[in-house]
Formats: sequence, C-alpha cells, structure tokens
Amino acid sequence: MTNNTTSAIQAVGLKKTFGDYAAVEEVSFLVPYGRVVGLLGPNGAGKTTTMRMLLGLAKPTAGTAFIQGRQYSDLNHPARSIGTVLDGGGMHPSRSARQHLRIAAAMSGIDRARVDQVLAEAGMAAAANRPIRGYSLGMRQRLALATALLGEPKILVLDEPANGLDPDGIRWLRNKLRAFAFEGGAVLVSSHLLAEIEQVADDAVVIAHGRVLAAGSLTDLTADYNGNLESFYLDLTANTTEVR
Ligand SMILES: Nc1ncnc2c1ncn2[C@@H]1O[C@H](COP(=O)(O)OP(=O)(O)OP(=O)(O)O)[C@@H](O)[C@H]1O
Repeated sequence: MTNNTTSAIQAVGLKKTFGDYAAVEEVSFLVPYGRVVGLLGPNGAGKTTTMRMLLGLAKPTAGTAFIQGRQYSDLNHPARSIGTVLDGGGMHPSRSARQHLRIAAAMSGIDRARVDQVLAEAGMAAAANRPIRGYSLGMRQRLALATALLGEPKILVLDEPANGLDPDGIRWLRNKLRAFAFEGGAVLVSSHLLAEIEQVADDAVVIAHGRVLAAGSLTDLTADYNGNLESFYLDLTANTTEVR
C-alpha cells in the first residue's frame, strides 16, 4: 500500500490500543522534507507509541503510517531511508561501539568506511573500542545517533535524543539536525526540552491523551505568546497534566 504524497512521513488516523486502553486515539500529521518537526506532549501522551507505529514496531489498531509514501515494511533499504533512535536499546553490552556499528553496517549492506565517519561525527572515536557496558547514558545516546546516521538516511525519527547528552553533545545534535534539514532531510524529534525544541524545530505537533492538540509552524503556533513555546505549550496542555 502506498499513498500519493511526497511527504517524508505521514501519519494518517493512527490508533493503538493495548487491551481496552487506547494509548493513541487518533493521530495524523505530516513531516515534510527540509523541516525539523518536534513531537511534544506530556508523559504518557502517546509519542513513543506513535513513533513505534511509524517504524513498524507496533501495529496500528487503525490508521496507516507512511514513510516516503510507503509503509515501513515495504521500504527497500530501511536503514538508507530512515535513521532512528528509540529507547536506547538493542546494544550488546560486551561489544564496543565500533563492533556495534560494523555489525549494523553489515546487516544493512552499508560500506564499512561509514563506521569511522559516524564515530568521528558523534565525537566517539576515542571511546570506540571500549565495551558499551562502561558507557555513560550520553555516550550510549551518541552511539545511537551514530547508528541512525550510518546509512546516510534522508529521514530521522528520534525519541528523546538529547537524553543524557552534555552541553557539547546537545549543541552537536542541534547543529546536526539543522544541517540535516537544510540539506533537504526530514526530522521528527520528540523531546520534553522545550527550549531546545524552540531552537531546533521548524514545526511542532503537540499530542495529549493520544490526540493531536495542535500542529503547525512554531512561528504560527506561538504567535500569541511572543514566540515563547513553553508558554504556548503549558497553556495548551493545562487540562492534560494528569499522567495516564
Ligand atoms: N506495551 C504497552 N502496553 C500497555 N500500555 C502501554 C504500552 N506501551 C505504552 N503504553 C501506555 O500508553 C500510553 C502512552 O505511552 P507512550 O510511551 O507512547 O507515551 P509518551 O508520550 O512517549 O510518554 P513519555 O513522555 O512519558 O515518554 C501510556 O499510558 C503507556 O503506559
């Protein structure tokens, strides 16, 4: 099944229930090429579940998720189309970053030379041969980002990628995402760091209780709030603070 748009990502009426509990009720949005889109919402809003549906890791109860006009499972080379950072899992603790990346490259048919490139890009070259079990949260996060960039994808889906990053890492991530979008790539990034989203994102999708509360450019969304994303967000989500 394909759709008829050229959006990088399109969520159409996504719904996900666990038993009789609806984690995502109804979520639709677009991520165009050349834009960084922040996915915002309170704890338990449904952000991770939405991202998991986009990436074929959770089957929607209703609706469809499209990546480059196709469902994730229909992509010819997923790692070359879309890079992902989700929940920092999937790393074998006894492997080094270099081994982890070499295996990921081999599994996706990516040139081994990319391994040293992404290690350098992520500031991980010096730690590359140490076992992952000794890495800090920030180092694991840098490695996850390096893995996402391995296949030189045109789309990034990142769940809380700034988690654990030091100020230098946060600045690297910000510059990386801006440059990625400037070169025509599309980014969907979830974060609770609104000041960071304010700096890095072009657009935002705010969800709460599994539904989209607002979506649009940051400029439009915050027009009545002097451009202040936090004030806009807190006002918008004021009635949704009870964590589900
Ligand atoms: N596998 C699962 N089984 C049952 N409930 C789940 C499952 N995955 C998520 N949920 C529930 O769905 C809701 C949405 O969770 P989700 O992780 O998508 O929220 P989130 O917006 O990413 O939250 P946070 O900001 O806290 O990371 C939560 O109430 C969560 O407990």
